[in-house]
Amino acid sequence: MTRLSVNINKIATLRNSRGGNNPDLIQVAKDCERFGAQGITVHPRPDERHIRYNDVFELKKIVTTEFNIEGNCQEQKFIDLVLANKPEQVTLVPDVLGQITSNHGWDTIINQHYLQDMIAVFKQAGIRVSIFVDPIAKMVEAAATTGTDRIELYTEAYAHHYNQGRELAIAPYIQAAEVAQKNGLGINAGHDLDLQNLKYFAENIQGLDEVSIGHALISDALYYGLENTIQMYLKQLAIN
Ligand SMILES: CC(=O)[C@@H](O)[C@H](O)COP(=O)(O)O
Ligand SMILES: NCC(=O)COP(=O)(O)O
Repeated sequence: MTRLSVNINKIATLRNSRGGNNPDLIQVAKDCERFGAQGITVHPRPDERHIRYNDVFELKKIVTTEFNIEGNCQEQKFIDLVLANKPEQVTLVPDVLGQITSNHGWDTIINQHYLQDMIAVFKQAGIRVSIFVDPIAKMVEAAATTGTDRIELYTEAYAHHYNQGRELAIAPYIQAAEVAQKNGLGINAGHDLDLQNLKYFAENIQGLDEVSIGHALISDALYYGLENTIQMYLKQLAIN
């Protein structure tokens, strides 16, 4: 069964826009779990545009499902934050400063030794590690040499091309997932997944452990309400 981890970055975006504590990020995280979310994901960025580093410490106290912290391990502050909070999972994303959002996976060939060292640090702390990768077979193959527990397939290209032809859009992801399974890697996925494209993705990717969804889910909640929206996303995943 594929788990749904709700990314609450955009709740923090709304909260920060007025400088107060409305919406209350901690209460929203509790409610997401009460509504059925099987994980909470956050992506603290160096400019703290949405999730603040202090939010992570407060969330750690209340998340009862799985806590997934995403971010760039090339920032020492991120490494320290993760080790201090020991989430169930850390997802390493190769962002560069100033990106509007995450837009590429690791080059696991060039960064093999760096990733081996970084992943060892988090695994030593008892934290499951996932690394963000593009759906490229050789990158997934090389990911297996880094010691990572899982990969997270970057699904923006799938989402972008879904409406032009979903069979073509998903093909590289099916191949990447097959390589991951062959190499004993767990499979996560995320970025731009939504109510229209999620079901097809989940029913075609064998061994999909988790999807982390934020932007579209929070946007949908403006129309359908948060509880109803989480239930709608869970229904899309109920196929396997
Ligand atoms: C890694 C990834 O694709 C997303 O999880 C990312 O966290 C989205 O970040 P923003 O919410 O800042 O766009
Ligand atoms: N890892 C993907 C994630 O957490 C949320 O991405 P998005 O749904 O906000 O695009």
